[in-house]
Amino acid sequence: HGGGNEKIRVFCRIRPASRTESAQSETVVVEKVDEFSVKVETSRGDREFQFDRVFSSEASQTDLFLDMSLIQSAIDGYNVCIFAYGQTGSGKTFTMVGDKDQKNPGIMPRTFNAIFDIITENRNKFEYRVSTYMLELYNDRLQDLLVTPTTAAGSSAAESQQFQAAAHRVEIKRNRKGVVFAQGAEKKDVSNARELYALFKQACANRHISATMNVESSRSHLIVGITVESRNLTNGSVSSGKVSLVDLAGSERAAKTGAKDHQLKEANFINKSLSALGDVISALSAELPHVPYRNSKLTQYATRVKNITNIAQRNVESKEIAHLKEMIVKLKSGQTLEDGEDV
Ligand SMILES: Nc1ncnc2c1ncn2[C@@H]1O[C@H](COP(=O)(O)OP(=O)(O)OP(=O)(O)O)[C@@H](O)[C@H]1O
Repeated sequence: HGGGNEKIRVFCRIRPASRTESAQSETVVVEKVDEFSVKVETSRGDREFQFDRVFSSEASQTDLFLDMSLIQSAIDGYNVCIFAYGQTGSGKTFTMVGDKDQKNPGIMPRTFNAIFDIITENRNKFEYRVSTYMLELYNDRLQDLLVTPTTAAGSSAAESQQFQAAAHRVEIKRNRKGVVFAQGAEKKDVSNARELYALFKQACANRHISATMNVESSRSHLIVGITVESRNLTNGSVSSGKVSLVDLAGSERAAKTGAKDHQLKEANFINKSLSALGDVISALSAELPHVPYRNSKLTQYATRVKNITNIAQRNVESKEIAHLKEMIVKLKSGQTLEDGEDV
């Protein structure tokens, strides 16, 4: 994001063992060493990884969000993106969205509240306009989640969905300032956190979910964009910032899922886009002159020209990104990951 010193921060969250895992007496192979490192038991011995911050399995959703002081930056006119990456079942949706009954809301609903809390605090000094769009990237196609598919009489659900997808074509474009935006996406103005959450619920109901491997598993990338425009009431200056919240699809390998046909196609698209994301991060870290962000819609969405320059200048190099890339390359080539390598 544009504010602060660091352009990319990587946090690691360890999720608690599930009831099934505990019942089967599976051992936990990952351990938080300190605030910045984790130790993973692998067949080749212990390996340590460094992060900008490590959260143990006891960390609450509140602990996690407190460390994300990024929302103020978006309101101050910066572009902020928070995304969760990890294998299926590693806790991405729990972290980004929260649990089903929202007893433990995640980063997305907390962000909705935080935006409007900050706005309320500053309403004597600024006038704000908040708008949102919500998309899913499924099999390399962008679907507008704020457009509810309705089944026309005499046509199958799939046919009418195709028809509507054509009518609401969303394309990734870049404006003159190098800011990426989703052209054609339905953008809705919202005036409070409740309205934003209601739209989010509607968007979630429109998502693709495949039931094979893991009922909870989301087979598509979910992208929530929130734009905050503000006008300073004293001097009239206007600024615009954006928060993008992304819940990526799981990075499991196709072989393990026992997936067939369309599920295999899904897995390939998911791995392809995640692998493109890995390539982009790796090119940024290595300061390569060419950053291949055009290789997938996901990375086209996630990258801004300005950020590329900033990041290259800062020579961001981190072990965990190299590791992420290594894992993605392995997944892509169909190799089996060793125990503990999924982190
Ligand atoms: N920190 C946590 N505390 C308690 N439960 C958690 C935590 N993280 C994950 N879980 C639980 O673990 C299960 C899997 O998590 P989740 O669905 O978030 O994984 P995911 O990475 O989004 O998977 P997928 O890629 O398949 O969508 C869920 O039942 C979730 O509620």
